[in-house]
Amino acid sequence: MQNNVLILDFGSQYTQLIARRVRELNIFCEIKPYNKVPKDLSSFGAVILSGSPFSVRADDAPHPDLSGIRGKMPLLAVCYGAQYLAHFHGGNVAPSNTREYGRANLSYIKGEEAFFHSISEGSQVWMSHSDTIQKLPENAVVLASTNDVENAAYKIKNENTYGIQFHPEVYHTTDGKTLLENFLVNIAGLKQTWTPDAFVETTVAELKKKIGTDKVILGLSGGVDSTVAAVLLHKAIGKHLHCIFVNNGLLRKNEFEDVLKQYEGMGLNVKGVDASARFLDALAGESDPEKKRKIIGRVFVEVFDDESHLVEDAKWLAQGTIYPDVIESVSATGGPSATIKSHHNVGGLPDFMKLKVVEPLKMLFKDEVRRVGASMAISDDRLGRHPFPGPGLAIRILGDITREKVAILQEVDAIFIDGLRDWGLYDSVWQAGAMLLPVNSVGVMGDERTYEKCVALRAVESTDGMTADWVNLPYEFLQKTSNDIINKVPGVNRVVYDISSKPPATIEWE
Ligand SMILES: Nc1ncnc2c1ncn2[C@@H]1O[C@H](COP(=O)(O)OP(=O)(O)OP(=O)(O)O)[C@@H](O)[C@H]1O
Ligand SMILES: O=c1[nH]c(=O)c2[nH+]cn([C@@H]3O[C@H](COP(=O)(O)O)[C@@H](O)[C@H]3O)c2[nH]1
Ligand SMILES: NC(=O)CC[C@H](N)C(=O)O
Ligand SMILES: [Mg+2]
Repeated sequence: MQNNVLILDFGSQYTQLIARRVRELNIFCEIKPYNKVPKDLSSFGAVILSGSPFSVRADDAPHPDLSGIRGKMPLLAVCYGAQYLAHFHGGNVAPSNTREYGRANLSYIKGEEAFFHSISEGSQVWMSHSDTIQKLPENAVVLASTNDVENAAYKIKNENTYGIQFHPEVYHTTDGKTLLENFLVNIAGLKQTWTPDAFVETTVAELKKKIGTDKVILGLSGGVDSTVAAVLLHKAIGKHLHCIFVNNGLLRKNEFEDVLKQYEGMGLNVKGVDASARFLDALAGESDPEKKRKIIGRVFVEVFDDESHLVEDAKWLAQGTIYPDVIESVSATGGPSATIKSHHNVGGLPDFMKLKVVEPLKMLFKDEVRRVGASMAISDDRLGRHPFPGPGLAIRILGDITREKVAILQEVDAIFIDGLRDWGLYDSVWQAGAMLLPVNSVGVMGDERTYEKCVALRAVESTDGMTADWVNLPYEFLQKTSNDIINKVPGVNRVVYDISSKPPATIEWE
């Protein structure tokens, strides 16, 4: 297949956005770090170079060998990429007199260029750079300028190599998508065939071939990713798929029963395993967030292992891993990035588990998972569900976990989430939940002194959970919810609302 685009990452904060824009054009693409260019490029029909926090003039900046790519296949170099091609091929890159961030308009476009087809002078573009290309590389012609940036776009003569100083991938570059389409479709000749339907068709065929008549165990959580993964696998191998939904004792109120019931109509082979005592006993007395996460991860693996022994010929463990979990990005500091939280399902399987791993969604972003789900007729209700973390309420109860604390938080969470639904707010929030804080405070109820727990409500908007902002929920809603919680949940006498963005705070409190 030549219909794939290679995006080389130089560490720009927008690299994932480039990938999303390309995929919105129904063209598949993959991100690779600049220092891991695949040896075999035969599946790629075009290459895009990303921007970078580095200056090309710095000694420690990324300087990869592009001789196997440049001039041999269509190449689009964005920002740092464009500067990189200029710097090493007879051009000149220097610090600009004024730093150029934000809005600019194209003041000149060279006529009759396929690259700027149906884009007119005046079109708004977004800049984010402090270096500028003073002199173009050899054999280059300028294709576009802005008032401040003469060399805003260029082409190398007799090559399908293009450089642009602005960012076509960001929303504020009005014709950015048209520009990418011009490059990928009109110039590189790629086909726009990568649709959710096509993804389902090819993935099901691949899964059939890979798995054959083996049996597969899949951890099903009621969440979007594992549900879509299950339906895909079910299409491929039918009854050979064994789904396990684990009650880890840390689910929401009635979630174990409700989710099992919801799956009944879907034709999947789902087994509910109540391992709550096993998880809660293993967690007893532990209050360190990372240790809690590790314990939960370990017990999940043990439960899956036990279950796999009950299924004859089980050879595979399926997981709902998605693309953001596996993208290797270039870190601006060069070092390994810090571990903020250990996700319960990342890090591979222990040696004692003999199962091979199959991850049918590992090349998709979350919104693409939802679209694939919709193309398989999974209901909007399921696909619109807020994400819920595998370690569940354990990472929303600060400090040690007891059954009593879980029961309190389940009640609080149910009032909050049901309230969001009743008020028609659920779908405008990306994720919401309640945290049980390890503090008691003084209150007065019916003339009596109370000394009880405090809960924090959190509701965020986001696209992928990587960054998030708190939602401005109506005061009337917060007022009613707070009242309901304090009146209906014994042991809680205070409710606060979390108004922190991510970063610096994270979505979950642990
Ligand atoms: N209670 C559970 N029982 C079985 N497997 C689980 C459970 N909770 C999580 N998992 C597994 O861990 C994976 C990761 O969980 P994660 O919450 O990221 O995804 P999800 O639950 O499928 O989707 P969502 O992000 O929408 O909640 C799931 O895809 C699933 O395979
Ligand atoms: O399946 C999961 N296993 C985990 O261990 C885990 N930790 C956080 N999350 C979810 O990831 C998103 C980002 O969370 P944070 O801002 O708290 O890191 C949010 O959507 C969190 O709910 C997890 N999901
Ligand atoms: N966004 C970018 O790629 C910036 C490139 C380079 N760091 C500059 O400031 O000019
Ligand atoms: Mg989940």
